[in-house]
Amino acid sequence: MALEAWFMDESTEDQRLPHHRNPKEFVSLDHLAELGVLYWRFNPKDYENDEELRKIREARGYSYMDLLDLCPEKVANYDEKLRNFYMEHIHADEEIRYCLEGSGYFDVRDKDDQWIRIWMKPGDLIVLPAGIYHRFTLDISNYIKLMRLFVGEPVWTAYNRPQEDHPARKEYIKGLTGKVGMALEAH
Ligand SMILES: CSCCC(=O)C(=O)O
Ligand SMILES: [Fe+2]
Repeated sequence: MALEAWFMDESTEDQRLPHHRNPKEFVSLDHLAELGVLYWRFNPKDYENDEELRKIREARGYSYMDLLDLCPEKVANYDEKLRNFYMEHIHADEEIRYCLEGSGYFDVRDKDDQWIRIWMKPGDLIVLPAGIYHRFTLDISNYIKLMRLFVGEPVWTAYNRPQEDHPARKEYIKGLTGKVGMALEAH
């Protein structure tokens, strides 16, 4: 099964539910790539010795790595952290997450400001570009174990929306319009 992503409905029901539209509107990897979201699938059981993962880390300079086991016993201020993860925000750097166990939703805004929900399962690695509005929630399984990667010393600072004047946001928007321009020229 490939990565599943879809446009969300507008309902204010439990954030851990799938929130599909009716009828369902799935989103392709190509669409995600247009937003600058990258995706790989690896063997989550082999993360310590995975040659493919090593190559990506080397090529993209992901020198830093740690594991985040999202359960109340292992995470200080668990409830507050989850609340903050679900506040729409950006970072000055890429957000790189690799799901090793469990599952959860990364929501990203598309060009028209619609929410796209990305369902992360074991083996899925995504890169969210600097400056993209996003948020995270557990799903109804209530558990995920993630690898976090970073270029150099990690900075996890989240800047909550609105951030239209943040340099990373401006760069991101510039890159998006550049891509649209290229797509138009190709026709
Ligand atoms: C649980 S990792 C994803 C949450 C997030 O967006 C972040 O850490 O910045
Ligand atoms: Fe984030």
